Amino acid sequence: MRPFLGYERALIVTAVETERATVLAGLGITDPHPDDLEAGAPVVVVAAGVGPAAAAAVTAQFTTTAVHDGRPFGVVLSAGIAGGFAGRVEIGGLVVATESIAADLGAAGADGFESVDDLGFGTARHDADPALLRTLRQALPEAVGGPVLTVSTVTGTAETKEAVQKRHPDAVAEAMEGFGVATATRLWPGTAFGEIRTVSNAVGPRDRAAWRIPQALETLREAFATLAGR
Ligand SMILES: O=C(O)c1cccc(C(=O)CC[C@H]2O[C@@H](n3cnc4c(=O)[nH]cnc43)[C@H](O)[C@@H]2O)c1
Repeated sequence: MRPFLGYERALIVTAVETERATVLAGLGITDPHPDDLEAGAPVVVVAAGVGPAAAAAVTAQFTTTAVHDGRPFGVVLSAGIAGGFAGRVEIGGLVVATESIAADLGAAGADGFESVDDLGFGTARHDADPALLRTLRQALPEAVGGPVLTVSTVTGTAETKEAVQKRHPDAVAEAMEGFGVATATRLWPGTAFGEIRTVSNAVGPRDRAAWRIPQALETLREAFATLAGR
């Protein structure tokens, strides 16, 4: 395989195995091995589990192993399905994150929600690497660009959606892993981080019958096929 997006080595972190298999299919990798990481494969795709903690733990494990093996990743991507904010992105649409924001990392009280930035305890935001972002936007012109939220609890009512959108009016989508992947990637300065999402449902009141997971997975497969130049 040629360098992926111009990087000699890439790590792609999904939440679940279905997303991993979809990304691999898009990339045209038909025979991934369990030891791809140790073997120094140019592109490693891992299903880390759902949520920012699992995403951060596995990303830290993989990036650290790669550095210690002398074959660091040049780029780490968080990829998978997401909820889209209506009016910003369609169901089945593609999103490239300009930043990944931990939307529920902070403190809630009588005066409302304060992020860790407000509290002075660090940051709840990680920008996508600017050069990587340019490459992704150029390769995927159909993608909607904007902040992607990372939540530990899926936003499931009209009220919570309104509250989240009030705090993050520019957000285009929400998922559960991007900020965790970004946090771990930042352990290794010089490694580019980005997040790519495809929309399976609208953020808001829970309606499982309205999920379009196959459609979102097909968009994910197509996006990675394009990125691999296939
Ligand atoms: O039970 C529900 O109502 C519900 C609604 C949306 C998603 C879920 C999941 O358990 C999927 C979590 C999984 O997929 C990503 N994802 C997809 N849609 C969303 C969303 O609207 N908000 C947050 N995460 C979403 C997420 O990254 C996880 O990997 C359940």
